Amino acid sequence: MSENSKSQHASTQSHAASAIARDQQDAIAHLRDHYELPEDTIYLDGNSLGALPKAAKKRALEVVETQWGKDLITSWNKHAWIDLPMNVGDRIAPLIGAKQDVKNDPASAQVICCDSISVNLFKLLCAALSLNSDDGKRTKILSQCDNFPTDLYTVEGLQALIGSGKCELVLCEEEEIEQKIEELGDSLITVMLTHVNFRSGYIHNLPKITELAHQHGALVIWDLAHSAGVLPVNVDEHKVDFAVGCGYKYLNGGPGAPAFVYAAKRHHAKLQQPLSGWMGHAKPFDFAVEYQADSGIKQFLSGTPSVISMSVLDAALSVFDDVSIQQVRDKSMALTSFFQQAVEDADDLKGLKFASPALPEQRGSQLAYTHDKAYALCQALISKGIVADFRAPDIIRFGFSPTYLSFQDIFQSIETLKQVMRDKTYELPEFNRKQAVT
Ligand SMILES: Cc1ncc(COP(=O)(O)O)c(C=O)c1O
Ligand SMILES: Nc1c(O)cccc1C(=O)C[C@H](N)C(=O)O
Repeated sequence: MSENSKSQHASTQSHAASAIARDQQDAIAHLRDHYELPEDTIYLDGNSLGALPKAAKKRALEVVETQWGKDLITSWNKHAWIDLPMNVGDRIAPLIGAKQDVKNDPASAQVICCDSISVNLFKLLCAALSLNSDDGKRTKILSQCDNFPTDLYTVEGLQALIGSGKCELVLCEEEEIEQKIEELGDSLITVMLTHVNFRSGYIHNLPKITELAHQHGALVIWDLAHSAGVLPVNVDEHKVDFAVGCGYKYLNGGPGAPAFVYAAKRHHAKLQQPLSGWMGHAKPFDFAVEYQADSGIKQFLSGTPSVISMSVLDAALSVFDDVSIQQVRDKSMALTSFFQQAVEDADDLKGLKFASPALPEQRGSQLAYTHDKAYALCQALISKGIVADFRAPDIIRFGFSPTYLSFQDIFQSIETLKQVMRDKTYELPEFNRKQAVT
């Protein structure tokens, strides 16, 4: 064995031992038992679609077979379907640091579960506009160039309705946001940002940006798609105005699970959202001809909630019942660091270029690497049971869901990755045929 092979072997042995030791010390390792995970698969894509909690599967069966199948329409009351948006919002609230107590004080609610992020962002943008255009003096919405596209499309849609003169979209690099807020000052209606970048995992300084925006009289809208359920956000503490987040990523609500909206209580009395529908009415079952918005967070509802999906999300959230979000964050940072170090130490992985912030504190629960065959590499890995994802043009992205991944999973993934890179499995034609969803 050459000196180099010996040192690589020693490094692998050391990572293997470290993975075992870390799993033994992992304070939230037991959460994995909440999930039904496929055998022979290591799932590094929970940042796109979370895995299946056992409680979610059980609830899906119960909702369909018993609640819908047997109790039919009586379930709106009998199984509290009508309260799902508020009750699910109430379970999400502590995960993002929103104080409320729906049971004892419904008016305290600031988080509600409904629709998709895209739809909710549209409502929030209009609400921000209605609150803060300052009689037409404020016209700008600031966002990052590398935002998730739907967030930017939402502004485009609004511009098509009311004219871009009333809501001009200004984009800048993530590192330039603070400077740009200073520059745009009192022309800003709102700063609308995704907290954790969907590709690189870059985390914006939410407390600082929120405070700075407020100093200039602007509101903030945070997209917490890649934050909720995996890192503390503390929306109340930092005086965030509005936020949206995703039910199907780290909250594990299943494909197409409904999203959520946070609107700080202090704004409820004055705001207006445009998708007025009967569920957002102050008294929906009066069936009045004229719309009168609910005075609280319920005004963000439009139509009937997707009961099956929302019930599944409700049950999925039980995973977080006995764990603090800080414990989840601590493990998340340890997982990304372990993966990053193992890649750095492996000669076989020199072809991967690191494309995320260097320090775990500066990034979310994912790591991005560039490779000119990133798509095929990702497909080759999937064929060997390691599920990551590809983001155009050349990124392979690994997501680390702390509630179901172990350090030994990470070690195993790295070993498979080394093998695929060594053997150039990604050159095979079957891994180079693009699919519709990547
Ligand atoms: C940051 C971000 N925002 C929004 C979305 C889309 O949300 P929705 O499909 O709920 O509209 C995604 C991913 O799908 C995302 O990553
Ligand atoms: N929502 C998705 C879907 O319906 C199909 C495929 C992927 C997704 C995603 O969630 C993408 C995701 N937001 C991302 O960060 O890339």
